Amino acid sequence: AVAAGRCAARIPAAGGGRGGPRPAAAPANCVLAAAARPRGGGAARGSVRGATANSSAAWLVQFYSSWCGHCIGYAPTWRALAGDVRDWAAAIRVAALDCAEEENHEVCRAYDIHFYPTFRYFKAFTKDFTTGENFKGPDRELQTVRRTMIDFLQNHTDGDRPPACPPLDPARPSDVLSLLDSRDGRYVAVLFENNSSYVGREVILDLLPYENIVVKRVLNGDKGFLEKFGVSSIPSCYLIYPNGTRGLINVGKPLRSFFSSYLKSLPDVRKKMLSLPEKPNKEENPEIVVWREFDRSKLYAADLESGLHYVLRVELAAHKSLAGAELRTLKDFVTVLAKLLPGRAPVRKLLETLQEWLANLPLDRIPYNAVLDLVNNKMRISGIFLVNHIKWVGCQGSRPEFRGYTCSLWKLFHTLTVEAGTHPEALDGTGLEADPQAVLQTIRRYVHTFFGCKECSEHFEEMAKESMDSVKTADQAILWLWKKHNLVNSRLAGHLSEDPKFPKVPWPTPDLCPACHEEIKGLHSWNEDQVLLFLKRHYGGDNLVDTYAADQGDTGEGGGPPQGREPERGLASPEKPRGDQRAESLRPPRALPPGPRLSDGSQLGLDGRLQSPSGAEGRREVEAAVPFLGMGFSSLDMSLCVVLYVASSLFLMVMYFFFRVRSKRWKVRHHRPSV
Ligand SMILES: Cc1cc2nc3c(=O)[nH]c(=O)nc-3n(C[C@H](O)[C@H](O)[C@H](O)COP(=O)(O)OP(=O)(O)OC[C@H]3O[C@@H](n4cnc5c(N)ncnc54)[C@H](O)[C@@H]3O)c2cc1C
Repeated sequence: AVAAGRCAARIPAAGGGRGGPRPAAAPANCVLAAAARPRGGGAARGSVRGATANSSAAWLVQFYSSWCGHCIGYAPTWRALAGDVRDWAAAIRVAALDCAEEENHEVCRAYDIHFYPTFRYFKAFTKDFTTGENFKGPDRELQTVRRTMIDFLQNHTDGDRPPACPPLDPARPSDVLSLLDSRDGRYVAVLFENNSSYVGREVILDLLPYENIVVKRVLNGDKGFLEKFGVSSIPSCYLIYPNGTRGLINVGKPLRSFFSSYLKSLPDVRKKMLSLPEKPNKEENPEIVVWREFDRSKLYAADLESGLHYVLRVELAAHKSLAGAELRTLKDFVTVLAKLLPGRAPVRKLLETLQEWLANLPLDRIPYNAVLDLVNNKMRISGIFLVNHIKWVGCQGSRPEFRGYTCSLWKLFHTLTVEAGTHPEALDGTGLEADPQAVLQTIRRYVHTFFGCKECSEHFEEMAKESMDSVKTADQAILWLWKKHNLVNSRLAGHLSEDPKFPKVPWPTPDLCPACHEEIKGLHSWNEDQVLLFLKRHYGGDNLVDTYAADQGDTGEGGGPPQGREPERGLASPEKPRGDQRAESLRPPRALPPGPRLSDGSQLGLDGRLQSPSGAEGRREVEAAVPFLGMGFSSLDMSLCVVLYVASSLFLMVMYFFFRVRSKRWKVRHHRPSV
């Protein structure tokens, strides 16, 4: 972090989140303390809002993700930009927010961030909530971004322009001539340049925090005017000293940095004291990363579940509502997951419930909150559960910005293709059973539609277009994904996002699968039959271990161990292979005991609301229906029922005794012998 007073800021995370991807790749270089350090996801939104709302400076915010290789690759450029424009802070500031941090999920959702990195501009003095203006430049090179920052500043109206930002438009020749005679004790620098040049504006902004100097720019339209100042080439800088002497300055090269540094080093030109936010105490957000020992030859349920959590609660949740192709993609992806993903029974039951619900949805648009309610098990259906935080094991990186989500996504995808190859009957009745490409095509559509790394999805789509059609069997699908993953590995070898502890090499490495590797005439070649066998073993349910997953689910909404969860599953010993458990929990889903259905009432409550009206009104009703899902009985409700039950029993007993005593007295009174 860089000292306060610089203009780049990392929007603070809300509270000290643990376990999620961490922002060590934070491309920005200082922490903004102006925004209160919030607690809870909602407050994180407050931090972006708090920073940008009614701010006297404009903002450029990069919403990035610490698992996104392109963001990691871009981090040095962003850091350089932050340093390069730090003197512009009073007019425009740069900041970054890591959407992979759990505590920022909600804010990124509120700001409608679907892909990383996303750049948004926020004008100064914005009052109402705004998601900002997108910057989708043709390139994101430092110079391009710097220039768009200037364009953005010039887009302000006079009324909302940052007060510290001097006029960036060119001065009129008459105004410049009048400057020649002014004596206000300051230097006046006049930059002559052409219409398309940004040098003048950059120098004006560079000198923003300096006192005793004013910088103006003027265009080279009138030749006679230029001659008056002796300007023979542009850009040139004419300097009027406080004592009235003046002339063109001689800098080594007519570049922004030369002009700026010359002017900053003039006698009596000093930096003003800027009251920018204090640097917060590092102790406030300690990042404790605990390394979990793991075996590279195993597949960890914790990785698959954490990846699934991210898919369902973060990546998909970036879409407020889903319709058309997006909704179809979600339905097919959930179907494939529900039918094929091995793992702990509560997770599979959750997926089955979700799949069933989505399959029966009559609407062509749904608010994603409805899906979230089910994923979070707001209805308290017994036996369904998905961990609501991230815990990487086989996908841990040696530094927090490495690996994580994308690693788990690959593992999920490979597991799905392998399971489709080894349990083809699992897809029976879904409409996907007859097509050997079905799982691959579903993965392709997920990546294309929802994967937050846009560049990754474009590369993947290119590979799919090129050869996915050649896949004719389920085994070929397994091998297709393996080959393409290796292509990605070789493309990324040596990239900034490569974890040195997990180098990108052709996989499986000889130590994992010696039989997969051969040499033909001295050249390495793959034995694809062996590779296929290896993949089926490696990504098969028998290789899935619960280590580190066993303690998941002890916190949060819908996170408590579900009532129907088998105790032996939760207590699985470390590294215990799932072979025997699979016999029960990993058998093809069709053979499972009927999954927990939404109780008829709640099914009706949900579907009934989603069925009836259509169009905007229908959607409104659906939105309104969402809280209904949260009306499951909580433990408080249950306690109240018990208290009422006991109270009414007591009341009945009291009434009973009261009338008994009365009737006895009555009998005694009427049978008393008269004297
Ligand atoms: C669909 C997709 C496309 C991507 N495209 C890009 C991109 O264009 N640019 C970019 O920067 N990043 C991209 N990524 C991310 C990148 O591939 C890695 O996921 C990331 O760099 C983390 O790497 P990792 O070391 O965890 O290993 P990963 O490549 O994520 O692999 C995860 C695990 O899978 C196993 N594995 C490795 N290779 C194979 C294989 N060939 N077959 C089966 N299993 C294997 C290993 O156990 C490995 O640890 C993409 C990710 C996905 C899911």
